[in-house]
Amino acid sequence: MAKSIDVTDLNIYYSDFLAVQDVNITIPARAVTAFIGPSGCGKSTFLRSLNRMHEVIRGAHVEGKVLVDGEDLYAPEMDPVNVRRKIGMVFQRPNPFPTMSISENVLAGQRLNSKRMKKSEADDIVEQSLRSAGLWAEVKDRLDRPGSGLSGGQQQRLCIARAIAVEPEVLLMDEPCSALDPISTSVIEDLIHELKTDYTIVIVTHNMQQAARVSDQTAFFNLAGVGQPGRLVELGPTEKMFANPDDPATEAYIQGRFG
Ligand SMILES: Nc1ncnc2c1ncn2[C@@H]1O[C@H](COP(=O)(O)OP(=O)(O)OP(=O)(O)O)[C@@H](O)[C@H]1O
Repeated sequence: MAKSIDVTDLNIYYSDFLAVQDVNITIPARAVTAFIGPSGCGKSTFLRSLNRMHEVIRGAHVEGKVLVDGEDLYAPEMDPVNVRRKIGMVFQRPNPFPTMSISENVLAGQRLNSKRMKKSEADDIVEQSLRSAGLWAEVKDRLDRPGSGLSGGQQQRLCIARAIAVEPEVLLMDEPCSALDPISTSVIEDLIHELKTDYTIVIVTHNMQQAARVSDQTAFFNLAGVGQPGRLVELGPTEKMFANPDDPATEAYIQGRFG
């Protein structure tokens, strides 16, 4: 189910503004890859190019190749809606649909795909997804209550359950803990650790300790200068990136000397 991603010579634009330049990276399956770097260097932009969310913005486009297990995401015959189903995303702020119940939230992706299913099948998906997201025990007696009634950390796990209910191949997470308290953050980090046995996970984080704790490889992005596009400076095993990076800018950023 989990798939690897190969990015070649990727340039990412907002109209004619080149936001991210010349990214080459391989993201392995069943591992966590962290994107770190100072504000504005294009981490979120690059993340959104990995499931064709970027082009939702008017004028936004990419050049280059993104292959998922060898399949070109930007090939003309690719349906972007289908791409986004296979490559799920969890955002910074938990965003359950406020008028939907907990179980309806989990099933929202299936309903969007207008998939018809029996009640028993739907119940199984709800239970399985909530179990995988580590939320089942806390919500099993109130599945019909609104998702918005949960705590922030529970809402984020509900969003993770919603993302995995459609059995994606990749899970993209854009600062998934930045709105959460330390305990909820630690629960989500444990969950990321468990999910990587089944999924390819990419996480954008400003939290260096978090990158060090959850990821197997780390990619450091930076701007060459003001008004310049973001670039991938260095990619390596997380332990090496934190202990002994090759690039002085990586070391300076990790040590908190800028950004
Ligand atoms: N919708 C948009 N339209 C035009 N430019 C944008 C848009 N979103 C982002 N940008 C620009 O693209 C560049 C990269 O932004 P992006 O948000 O990807 O960086 P980031 O590294 O994720 O930053 P942060 O860590 O602050 O979230 C920045 O110069 C930003 O101003």
